[in-house]
Amino acid sequence: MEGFLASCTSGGCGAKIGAADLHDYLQALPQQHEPNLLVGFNDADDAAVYKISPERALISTIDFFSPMVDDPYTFGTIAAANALSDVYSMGGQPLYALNIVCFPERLPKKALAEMLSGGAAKVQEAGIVLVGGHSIYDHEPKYGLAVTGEIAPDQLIQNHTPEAGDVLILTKALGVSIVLAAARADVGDEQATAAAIASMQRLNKYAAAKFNDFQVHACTDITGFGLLAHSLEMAGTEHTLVIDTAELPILAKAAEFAAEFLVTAGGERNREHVGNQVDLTGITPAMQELLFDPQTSGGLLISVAEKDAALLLAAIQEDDPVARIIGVVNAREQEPIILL
Ligand SMILES: Nc1ncnc2c1ncn2[C@@H]1O[C@H](COP(=O)(O)OP(=O)(O)OP(=O)(O)O)[C@@H](O)[C@H]1O
Ligand SMILES: [Mg+2]
Repeated sequence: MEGFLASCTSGGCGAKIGAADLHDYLQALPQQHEPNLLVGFNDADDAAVYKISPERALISTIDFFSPMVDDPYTFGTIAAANALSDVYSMGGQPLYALNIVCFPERLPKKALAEMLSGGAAKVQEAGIVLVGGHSIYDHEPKYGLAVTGEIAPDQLIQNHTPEAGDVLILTKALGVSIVLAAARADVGDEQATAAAIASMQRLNKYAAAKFNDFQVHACTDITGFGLLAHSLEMAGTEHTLVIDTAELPILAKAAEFAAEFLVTAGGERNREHVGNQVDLTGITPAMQELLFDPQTSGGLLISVAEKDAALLLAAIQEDDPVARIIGVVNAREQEPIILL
């Protein structure tokens, strides 16, 4: 059988159209005025939010991509975990999901069945139902979910609403694409690859479930644009994120591989997008690569009130011990992001 991964030119969140290009073509779409649309694509947030009653809003999000691993079942679990993540990052609860399937006619149907089983397992772990989908033949396999969730409008957590004085928590380790690039170049490390896969399969449900008792002001999931570009979105125009690079959770071997320039096209796109918005003086080239590395199904970046930070971190670490406090939020200084 032709390898699942070998049939793909690019996989995972690294294949996302760059943030700058996305912004340009979304600008060209007609402006909409719908009072019930609480979050639309103009907000560049993680999901759309549409109010259906004063107490209830639907969260709607869609994500799919090509494989970044060779095993179809594993790919299915990663694609589904990634698709569900945007609901958790908005503070919501998923309700149901639809499968999005593109599959080459030449590949064995067994691989398709395994991919869908992997996705179904994650949907089940999320505690929701799979209600349908759409399937087409395509040159490269692609898989994902369209997920509908819900939230009370006053509980909504956006990606660009941190408050000065907040503390930043990151719930998963960085370096997923770098570790997988090493594996693909046959210079990888088995344990490191397994840890990267386990991280991508991990639902952000468990970390988000801890938000309830604490003042979480902003949250986003770190995906294709990498930590820096997602942090820029969080900083917006009003805040500066101060990130201590020594505190970042990083996958084993990722820094080593980054130092050997096992970088990805997605990472380079992220570097171009961030450009001179962030001063990288004094940051080692390997750390820079980790900051730009596209994360497939990455962790949550959470901006929480300082008084709650230690307790929230401890609660998240009960299930996700890799989570770390990585910085603080200040009122806007000259730069949107300061790297220590
Ligand atoms: N083709 C498109 N048409 C309209 N809106 C789009 C399109 N592609 C992306 N968007 C919107 O742009 C915003 C940012 O999209 P993006 O996919 O980067 O966010 P995301 O879903 O949080 O990413 P990820 O799933 O990797 O976390 C979202 O509001 C999304 O709905
Ligand atoms: Mg997102």
